[in-house]
Amino acid sequence: MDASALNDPRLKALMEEERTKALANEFVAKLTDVCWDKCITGSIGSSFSRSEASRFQQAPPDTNLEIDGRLMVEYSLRCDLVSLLFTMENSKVEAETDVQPLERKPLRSLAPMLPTTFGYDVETQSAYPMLVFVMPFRRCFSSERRQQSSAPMKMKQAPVPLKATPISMAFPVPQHEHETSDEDYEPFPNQKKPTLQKPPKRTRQVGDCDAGNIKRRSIRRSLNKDLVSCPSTSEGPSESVEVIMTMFDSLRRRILQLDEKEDACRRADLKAGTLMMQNGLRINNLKIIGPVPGVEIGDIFFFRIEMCIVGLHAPAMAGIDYICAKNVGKDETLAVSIISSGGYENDDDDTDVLVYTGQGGNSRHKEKHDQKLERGNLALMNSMKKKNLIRVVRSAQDPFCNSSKIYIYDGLYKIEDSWMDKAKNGFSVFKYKLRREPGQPDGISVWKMIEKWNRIPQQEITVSQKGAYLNFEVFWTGDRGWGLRSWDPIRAGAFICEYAGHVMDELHTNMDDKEHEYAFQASWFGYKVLKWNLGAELLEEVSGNVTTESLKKLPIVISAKDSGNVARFLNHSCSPNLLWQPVQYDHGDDSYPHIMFFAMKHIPPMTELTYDYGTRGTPPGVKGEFPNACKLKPCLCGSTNCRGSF
Ligand SMILES: C[S@@+](CC[C@H](N)C(=O)[O-])C[C@H]1O[C@@H](n2cnc3c(N)ncnc32)[C@H](O)[C@@H]1O
Repeated sequence: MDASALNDPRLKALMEEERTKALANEFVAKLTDVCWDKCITGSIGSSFSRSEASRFQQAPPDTNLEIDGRLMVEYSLRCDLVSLLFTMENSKVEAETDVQPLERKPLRSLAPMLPTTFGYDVETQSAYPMLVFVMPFRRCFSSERRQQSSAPMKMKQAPVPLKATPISMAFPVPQHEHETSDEDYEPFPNQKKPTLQKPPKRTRQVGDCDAGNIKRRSIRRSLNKDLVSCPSTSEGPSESVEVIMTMFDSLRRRILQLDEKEDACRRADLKAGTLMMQNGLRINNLKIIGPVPGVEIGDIFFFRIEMCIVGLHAPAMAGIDYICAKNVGKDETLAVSIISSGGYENDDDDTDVLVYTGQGGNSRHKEKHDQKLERGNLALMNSMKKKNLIRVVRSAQDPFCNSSKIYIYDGLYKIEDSWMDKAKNGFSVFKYKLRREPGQPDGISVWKMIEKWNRIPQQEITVSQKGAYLNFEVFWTGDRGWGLRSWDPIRAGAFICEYAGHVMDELHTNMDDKEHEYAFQASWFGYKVLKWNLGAELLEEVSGNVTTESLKKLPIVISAKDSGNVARFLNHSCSPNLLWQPVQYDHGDDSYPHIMFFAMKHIPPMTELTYDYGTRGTPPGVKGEFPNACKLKPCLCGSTNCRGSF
């Protein structure tokens, strides 16, 4: 480049602007790092504008900052330890046009500041975060990526939790291989299947793990039939889906824990699903054309068997679900749903159109051949002629595990064309072009957006036992102020975050309104939490459930008014997707548990994260006045079973 070009005022201005933005982003990332977990403020793609950036750049430490007079950040710097105290007015920071996304970094989360008598030093908490003995869901990287990472995974050895459910057991890295087509999907991997070629006998290698070579036992489990019942239709379709999915997940988690303990063979999802199917614990089991009651567009499933249980897609293996003519006394076989499992999918950006390949011919276990106009293929052809609606489930890569998929219900489609095509292996296959029925929400575009965002190279997240692994966003909800959501899909049971703040005694009665607004009160669990933990009892184990009586022993109040983490932005909902659990670690005093949030159900990306605040009055079953009961507030959660106040 010509050296004189460097003096060009336009280039200078541009460089200055870039420098300002970079500095601002670095500064905000630093604050975010320490104080807001992996929290990204604003809406997608937004960051801080140039004018905001220069204010950040110029502001000296120990000062108050205002962004457009609405967002106020108060901070102080002590050596390299940054502590942030912030208040946010409930108004929107509007996204501006000249924006640039914030850099993402692996971040720590904050813990509650417990009274120092319990040995917790508030001053040091940022520098040496204490360990939570609840293992969050681990990101699972391909071996290739693991090798690329120069830094070894550092996982500190943690003592066994005293009270906490060992959540780590709930999310092992899935054992099954990458699903390439529906017919390759193996719901029962232990079942012997004919193979074309016997794989060569593998000789033992140095470094082979002994555990991997042990043939695991298959343990038969049974359900306590007195305790289980299918949700009744009076509960409403969404409630029924929630109840049955909660039952599945509580069983799956419990079976997984038992299998780990007893070194039994895995696939707890299939074991839980099979147990439920055998006991008639499934809903919407009559095949219907059109929507399935209680299943919404955008709902996600981490296990295919879940779609059988809720009646969205009955076959555990096949990609096409259809009503067989001979079973219903009609003259035609008709399709009801398809699962597009990635390998078959069109790759363009038009989310309204799907090109789907028919079934058959490509099984791993049989000789390959041309597809035939029978079963699912015939059903799709008939549905096209009749212009019938077909439910479409699409799959996406699980961002936390390279070898797993997530299934997203994407609404109703119609087939508008079909033809024969040649597959890569040279055999003929059926192709169907489906188009989304107009007037429905699009369940998949948010995934496309997130997929692109996930392609941005990220630093591998050495997940500390306490660190946040989700990409949180604080966003403006409108009528309920700021709220919290995640850019990542969340699996039921996953650890979300801890409620950080100042721990107060229950007898601390001088809370002002602002303090109440950001106070977590462990007053009651709600019956949903009891159901969430029901797995042990369902499996004929001794009851170990929490009762409302034990709540009296939880006098904990955590105030996040002056300092806290992302949990302070969790709004209330009468139909929440999170629940909290008291988890004990570090000081051995039952009365001061840490409050951890877990996902109560699978949560699609960009869905607001909420929990049930309770009535904030006297919890059910507890007699007398509750010291910190505050005035009820009108609830704007908008759920169908909203109680009206919280
Ligand atoms: C812990 S804060 C949650 C974050 C808060 N929205 C904000 O902007 O900082 C609790 C406050 O949020 C508001 N809020 C939360 N859930 C609500 C709901 N379902 N309906 C109405 N307001 C709600 C109430 O003002 C409540 O006191």
